[in-house]
Amino acid sequence: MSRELLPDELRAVARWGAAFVRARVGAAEKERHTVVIRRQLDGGYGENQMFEAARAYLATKIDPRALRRLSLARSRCIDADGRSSWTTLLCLEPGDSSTPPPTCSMASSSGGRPWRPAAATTARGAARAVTAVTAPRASSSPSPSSSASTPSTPTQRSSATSPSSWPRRERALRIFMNEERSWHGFNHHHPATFDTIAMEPDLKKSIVDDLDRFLKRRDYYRRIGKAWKRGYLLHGPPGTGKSSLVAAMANYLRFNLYDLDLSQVRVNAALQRLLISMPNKSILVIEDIDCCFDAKPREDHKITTAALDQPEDFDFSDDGGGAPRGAGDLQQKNVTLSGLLNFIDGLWSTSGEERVIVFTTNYKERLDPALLRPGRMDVHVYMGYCGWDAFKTLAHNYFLVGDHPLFPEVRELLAGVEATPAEVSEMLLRSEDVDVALRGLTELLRERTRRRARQEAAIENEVVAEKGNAA
Ligand SMILES: Nc1ncnc2c1ncn2[C@@H]1O[C@H](COP(=O)(O)OP(=O)(O)OP(=O)(O)O)[C@@H](O)[C@H]1O
Repeated sequence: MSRELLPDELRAVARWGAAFVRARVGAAEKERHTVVIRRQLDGGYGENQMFEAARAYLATKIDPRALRRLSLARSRCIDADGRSSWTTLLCLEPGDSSTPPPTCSMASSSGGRPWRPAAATTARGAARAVTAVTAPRASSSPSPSSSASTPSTPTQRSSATSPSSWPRRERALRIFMNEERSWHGFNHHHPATFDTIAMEPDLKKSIVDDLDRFLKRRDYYRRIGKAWKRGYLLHGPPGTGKSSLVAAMANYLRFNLYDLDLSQVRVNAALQRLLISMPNKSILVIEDIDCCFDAKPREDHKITTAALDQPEDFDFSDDGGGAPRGAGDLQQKNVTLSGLLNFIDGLWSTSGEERVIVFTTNYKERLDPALLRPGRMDVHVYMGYCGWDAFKTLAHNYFLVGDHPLFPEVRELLAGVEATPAEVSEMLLRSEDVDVALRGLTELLRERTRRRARQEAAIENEVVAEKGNAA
C-alpha cells in the first residue's frame, strides 16, 4: 500500500518540509533543504513506512543494495527567462552507497502526468543526485496530509496495463517476520526462481500459469464477489523444495513475503492485527501448518517426528468453490486454526487484495479437515522426491550441463529409490568437478538401492516364515 502511495506522500512531505523550513529561515531564491527518511522510529522499535515506500519506489530505478540512506531535498530554481520553479530531489546520501551511484534520475511533469527520466544535478552542478523526483509546481499548503491531484506512480501506472508488462523484476523484495504483534522486515535475496526449482515440468508450468491467471483476474474476482486472493497448500517430505517454491513464487510475483510464526502469536487479536497490517501484493506464509496448533514449537516437533511420508501421486487440484466457514468456534483468547481460517476468509479478505497465502506441511494427512475442505486452499501442490526431470534441473543449476555419461545410470537409480532434491543438491555441491560429484551421487543411490533390496528381502523372509508357522 505504502509503495503505491509513495509519490503522493513524498510530494506532500516535501511540500510540508519545505514550507516548514521556509517559515523559519525565510525563503531564498536558491535554497536546498534535506529531509532524511529514517528506516526506524521510536529508538528503533517502529518501522517508518515512508522509508519502505521510498525504498520500494527507488528500487524500480536503481540497485536496491545502494539504498542505505536517502535524502529528500527541495530547491527553488530560476531558469534562463527568469521563471522560478520548485524541484524535489530524492537521492542517496553521499558516502552511503555500497555500489557506485547510478546516473539515472526520475522526474514528473506537473498535473499527475507519468514519471519520466530527467537529468538531476547538485547545487554545484555536479551530476551527483542519483534519483530525483520533480514534484508538480509547489502548492501553498504545508500539510503533509494534503494530496495533490492523483499522480500516476510507476506502480499505479503499471497496474493499469496488462500484468505481463508489470515491472516485476525491478522491485526490491522484503521478507517480514512477526514478533508478537508486529512485523520486522529484512531484504529478501533468495535466489530461487522457477528456473532453478527442480520439479516435474508440467506441475511447474501449472503453478506459473495459475499465478499469471490470478494476477490478471482483478475484475473477474470483483464480478464474482470473491476476495482477490489465492491459497496454496504445499505438501511433501522435508527437503523437496516447499520453502524454495515459496521464494520462487515471491521472486516471480515480486511480492513481499510475510512469514508468520504462530508460536509467536498468543491471542487471536494479535493475529488479526498482524494480518490486517499486511499490505496488498504480498504473500502470507505459514510453514509446517500441521505443527502450529499444538504446544510444541515448530522445530522441536519436526525433530521428534518419526518416519517420512510415503510419496503420493502428483496432486494439483484447483477447487473453485466458495470457502466454507465456521470450522469450529473462534476461541476468545488462544489462536486456533478455525480462528485463522475464518479471519483469512472473512475480514482479512475484504481489507486488501491481490494476496497469496501459502501453507506448507510435511504431513498432509495430519492436517485438520477444515483446512482441506474444497475452497479453503485453492491449489494443492505435492512436492515429491527427486525424479529425472528434477535431477536434470539440478545438474544444470550446479554444472550447466544437459548431458553426461553418468546420466543414464542416475536416471535408472532415481527410478528405483527415494532421494529428495535437497539430498541430490547436497551431493552435487560436494565437488566443482561434475565427474566427481556425479560419481558421489551414483554411489549414494546405489547404496540406497542395495539397502532397499535388503529390506525387501527381509520382509519376504518374514512372510515366508509366518506362512511356515501357520502351516
Ligand atoms: N525442488 C527443489 N529444487 C531446487 N532445490 C531444492 C529443491 N528441493 C530442495 N532443494 C534444495 O534443498 C534445500 C532445502 O530445501 P527446502 O527448504 O526448500 O525444502 P522444504 O521442502 O521446504 O523442506 P522442509 O519441509 O524441511 O522445510 C534448498 O535450499 C535447496 O538448495
